[in-house]
Amino acid sequence: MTQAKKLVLIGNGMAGVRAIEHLLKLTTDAYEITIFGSEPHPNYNRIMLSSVLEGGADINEIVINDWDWYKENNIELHTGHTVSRIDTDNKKVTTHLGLEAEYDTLVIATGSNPFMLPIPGADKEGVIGFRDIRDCEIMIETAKTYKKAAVIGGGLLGLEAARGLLHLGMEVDVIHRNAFLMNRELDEPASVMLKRELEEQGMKFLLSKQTASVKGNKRVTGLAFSDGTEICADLVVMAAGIVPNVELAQATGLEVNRGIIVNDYMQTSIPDVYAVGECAEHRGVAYGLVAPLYEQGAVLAKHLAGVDTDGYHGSVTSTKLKVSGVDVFSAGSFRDTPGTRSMRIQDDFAGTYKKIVVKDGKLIGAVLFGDISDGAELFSQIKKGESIEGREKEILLGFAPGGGGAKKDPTAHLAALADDEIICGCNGVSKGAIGDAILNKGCNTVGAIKACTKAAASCGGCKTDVEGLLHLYAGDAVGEPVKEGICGCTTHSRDEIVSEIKRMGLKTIKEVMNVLEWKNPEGCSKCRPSLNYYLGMLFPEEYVDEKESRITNERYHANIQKDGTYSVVPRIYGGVTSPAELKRIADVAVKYEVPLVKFTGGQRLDLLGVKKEDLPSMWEDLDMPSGHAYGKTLRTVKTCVGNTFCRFGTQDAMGMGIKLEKAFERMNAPAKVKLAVSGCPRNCAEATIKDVGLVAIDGGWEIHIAGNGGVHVRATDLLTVVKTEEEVMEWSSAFLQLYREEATWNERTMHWVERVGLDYVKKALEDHEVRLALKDRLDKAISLQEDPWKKIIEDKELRKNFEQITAPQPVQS
Ligand SMILES: Cc1cc2nc3c(=O)[nH]c(=O)nc-3n(C[C@H](O)[C@H](O)[C@H](O)COP(=O)(O)OP(=O)(O)OC[C@H]3O[C@@H](n4cnc5c(N)ncnc54)[C@H](O)[C@@H]3O)c2cc1C
Ligand SMILES: NC(=O)c1ccc[n+]([C@@H]2O[C@H](COP(=O)([O-])OP(=O)(O)OC[C@H]3O[C@@H](n4cnc5c(N)ncnc54)[C@H](O)[C@@H]3O)[C@@H](O)[C@H]2O)c1
Ligand code: SF4
Ligand code: FES
Repeated sequence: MTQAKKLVLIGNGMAGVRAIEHLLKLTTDAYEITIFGSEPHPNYNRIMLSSVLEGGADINEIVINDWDWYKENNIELHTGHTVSRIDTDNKKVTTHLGLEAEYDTLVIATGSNPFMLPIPGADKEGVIGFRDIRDCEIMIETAKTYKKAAVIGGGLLGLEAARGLLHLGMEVDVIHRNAFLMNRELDEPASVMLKRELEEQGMKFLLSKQTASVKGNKRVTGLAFSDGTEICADLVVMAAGIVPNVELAQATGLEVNRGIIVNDYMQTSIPDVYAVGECAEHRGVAYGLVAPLYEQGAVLAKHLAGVDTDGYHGSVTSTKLKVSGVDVFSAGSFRDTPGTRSMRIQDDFAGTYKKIVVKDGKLIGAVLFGDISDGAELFSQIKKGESIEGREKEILLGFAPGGGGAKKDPTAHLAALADDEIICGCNGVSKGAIGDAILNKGCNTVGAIKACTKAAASCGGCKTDVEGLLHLYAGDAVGEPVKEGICGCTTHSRDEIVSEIKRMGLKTIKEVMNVLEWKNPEGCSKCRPSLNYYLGMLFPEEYVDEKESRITNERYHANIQKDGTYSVVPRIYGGVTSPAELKRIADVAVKYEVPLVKFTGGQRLDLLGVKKEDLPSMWEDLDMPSGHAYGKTLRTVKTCVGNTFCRFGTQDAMGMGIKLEKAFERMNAPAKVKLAVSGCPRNCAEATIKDVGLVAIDGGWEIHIAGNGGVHVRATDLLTVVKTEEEVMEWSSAFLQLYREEATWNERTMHWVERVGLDYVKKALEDHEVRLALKDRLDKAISLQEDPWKKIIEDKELRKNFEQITAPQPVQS
């Protein structure tokens, strides 16, 4: 038996560890592997940092290989160790903490560093890059106390950082040197459309601006530009490009240009030393996207395992901006240069744009905005490099949204792809591999395909195509329903989980996770609160709410604000109060030195800036029920004065609103629920943008449902028209209980109704007996709920604990 060779990997990041994963698939005993990583974390998905910032993922969810993976594969991992010296004569590496390791084979995968502009003041506190978990944490922390952020660089990274900071509640200026955003990936029309879209999301842009210096004393207070103008900023994120991390290689004497120079087998200029990832330069190119780096990793693994390989020949790349609500795709060479011809369609009404670029009869580049569903096919065509002569128009129009030959079957283009076509660029997963997972390995959800092949597990850009393949293979051939796991911890859908809980009578979160074989036994911030909700909804009498599985605001029964203080909103039924109640609120505000008292959009009084330790005493002094302004519960019932005072009013809007609010207060729901009651069709209470909105008419009430006044405004659908207040209570209760029982956790009524269809809801509620049964179940569930403020005031232990808690561990809502 030959002895295993010692392989040392420097850099515990995406490219290096991916190469090791490949290697382990080819051979498990050829190497003894040691990995050094500067960061204190196991291997994680850097791409997903943008989603973490935008609130779409939790830090724990982005780990690719957890601590156990290293153990299971006999890999010695040293996190928090930066290799500071490579001795190629004695084949040994040394870390900054003095740890040494010998190697037979060395792989350098040190990635890149953010390019920090070398301008005066760039070293001030509050000036950061956006590269790792630490940067992400700093942004999240900063947003709690500071308001204004500036992002330098309007490329992919800058825009994703800016979107994340907006999500964290900061005002964001993006400073871009060029006149057009994403100038490296987009042409001018697409860039203009992108800017318009992002401005609507709240981003501000300063284009064609050169930053001259960072202002402030110890901490940044602003930026000064070369044209003499200035802006204020409490946080500056530099996203002006990256620089391959080659210092160590340079000091070792390796041949280095922009990156560490490697050949087609990722070999550097010194024997037995390899480089892979962003730190490597192959044929003059140092890549900054994972797809090519994973291709490099696969070649390196084969070479190290002694498996035949053609080597790495370079990559054509494609990119997709990961900003929710904005679809942008770009691939290949999209600029008009001598020798190229291009075609484009722009539809300003639909907000879509498509450009294709052709050279020597071949498709060499494409840009898509607004509808990127053709991205995979265009990219595949670019990579194939076949002639498209005579088919240019077909390619431009054939898949264009609403274009001449509009796509008829969304899976047709996938069916036409060869098996070795790559569907998931990030993870190098081919159509054939996904087909195999669906047809031969029983994967019938996107979640299962993700777990089995890694397709769609990184940027998510290929998810539509993965879903398409699922329809293509499973939809027709196997006939399995297309469902997705509720989070990365499970492949079970919401409906499967709920029906298994019912069928097997599972009574705790732990039980559900064990029985349904959760991959992560602790669960995550998505599944824990949702299981807590489902169990509470199904077994209102027996289930004991798991406080630790609730989102932060629900654990503290107050809304945590960006500066770490809380807001207190007492319940004011129907928005109708009295001088005595107002006086009490005012006295409490004075006693606890509340810095701001504000009327909310739902006609409530919000006491803002309250210290956590003051909360229980304030609630006690207020002696009013919680307004539940923080939870996935009934929030408010907004009312107009109705016929009590208004000459147009036909019904008692205030009385009806108060009745509804008293009936539904403390109602837990999949998401927050807002109601409104207007006394006549003039609709002063804006009832038609609420989850349930009542509009009085002559002799009765219109009951409207599934409206929303938030980011995505949606007018309600008319559910029914009734005559009496009793009927209003019956229909509203039945609708809300149906929603409670059938919606997915975190799904607002508008999304639920859009998903299941208005006709379904109407049909489900048409029977009087069914409505009464639903109403009974809702009344029962609500009757078991106590007022949370009262409970804490009355329970000494709870109160003590509450006051002792120092640092909440937030679970994202
Ligand atoms: C926020 C963000 C979003 C992104 N989104 C996308 C996207 O959507 N699509 C896409 O294709 N790409 C995206 N990228 C780029 C992608 O993440 C990188 O291309 C990829 O991570 C590079 O992998 P790597 O292994 O070369 O480097 P890294 O993942 O950076 O890994 C290098 C590791 O080596 C460690 N290290 C460095 N020097 C040493 C040393 N001397 N000793 C020990 N350890 C060391 C570093 O700390 C780091 O952990 C994104 C990048 C960021 C920052
Ligand atoms: N969705 C994705 O695929 C994605 C997301 C994030 C990051 N990334 C990758 O991460 C890497 C880093 O991203 P990036 O956006 O920083 O790099 P980049 O080089 O793609 O873009 C940097 C941008 O900053 C601008 N810029 C440069 N100097 C400037 C200055 N002084 N003032 C203002 N603007 C300036 C440039 O014009 C350029 O458009 C890239 O390789 C990128 O591809 C990819
Ligand atoms: S909705 Fe009608 S009843 Fe209510 S305040 Fe407006 S006009 Fe008056
Ligand atoms: S292309 Fe990024 S996850 Fe598939």
